[in-house]
Amino acid sequence: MIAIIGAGKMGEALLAGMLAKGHAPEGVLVTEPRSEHAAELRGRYGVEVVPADEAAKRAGTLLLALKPQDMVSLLDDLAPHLSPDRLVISVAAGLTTAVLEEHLPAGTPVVRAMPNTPALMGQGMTAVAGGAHAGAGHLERAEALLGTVGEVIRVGEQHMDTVTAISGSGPAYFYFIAETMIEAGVAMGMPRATAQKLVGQTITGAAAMLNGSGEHPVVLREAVTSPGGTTAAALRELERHGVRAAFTDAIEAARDRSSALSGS
Ligand SMILES: NC(=O)C1=CN([C@@H]2O[C@H](COP(=O)(O)OP(=O)(O)OC[C@H]3O[C@@H](n4cnc5c(N)ncnc54)[C@H](O)[C@@H]3O)[C@@H](O)[C@H]2O)C=CC1
Ligand SMILES: O=C(O)[C@@H]1CCC=N1
Repeated sequence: MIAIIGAGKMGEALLAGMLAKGHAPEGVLVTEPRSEHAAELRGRYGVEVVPADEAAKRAGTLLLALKPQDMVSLLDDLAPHLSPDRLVISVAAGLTTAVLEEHLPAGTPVVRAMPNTPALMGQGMTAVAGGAHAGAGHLERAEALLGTVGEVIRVGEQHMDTVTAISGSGPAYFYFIAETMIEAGVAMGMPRATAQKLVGQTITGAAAMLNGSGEHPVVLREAVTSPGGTTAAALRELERHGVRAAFTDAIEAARDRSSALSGS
């Protein structure tokens, strides 16, 4: 039995993605304190919504998807109901396995995972890192679970704040670019639906080229950039406005915020 504790944006994306990939709703418990949302989850997915202590008693794997700031008090509540035969997977940004372990019974296997919301469409990207008591079998269980909703890679825990800044937050950067491109099209008189279609499929196509061709993005970009053409004119403006530096600073800010959350 798997328990998803906290079915907000990320927890619900994982829940929906898992069920869409064939997980039986009878094998999933959900804990969600917002009662209206809990009722929606029951109706939408047919899962049982139970209090956290009941989820802790009944589930072999607990997937914690609360805000980092709420996590420690939840762990302190759950700890009396847990034992080291359970696997705890946390998707919270910033919280290290060492911090989580401090609030769990001694010896509890903990896997820190960083998924992203495209898990909802089975297109997630998750990185996992094991804590002090997580053996190969625990990591494999976490990978199998999160692998139902997309790709999974294993990283050293020292990279998790960077993962968070790149692929955890990453979808938001692409939505930001998409929104900007759509608005540019609309400003030039294009119907919004047309602009959205052009942008959405262009992102899908560019991602397919990046993942399928094995080429470095610079090579792919050069192939689009005809001498004296439109792309060169656009890229010159992006460089003039410091977009490359802005992205680098943005990703560093996200990484730093992730590492600061550990102390909050
Ligand atoms: N939103 C995203 O794209 C991603 C989020 N995360 C992580 O997922 C976690 C949740 O983030 P979001 O889903 O964005 O936030 P959210 O605010 O949408 O979800 C948090 C959920 O936890 C519930 N909750 C609060 N206290 C609780 C308790 N004591 N017991 C059980 N549930 C409780 C809330 O009612 C809410 O539904 C965070 O730790 C975040 O770092 C990780 C990867 C990506
Ligand atoms: O914004 C956040 O803090 C979370 C973690 C990664 C994506 N969303």
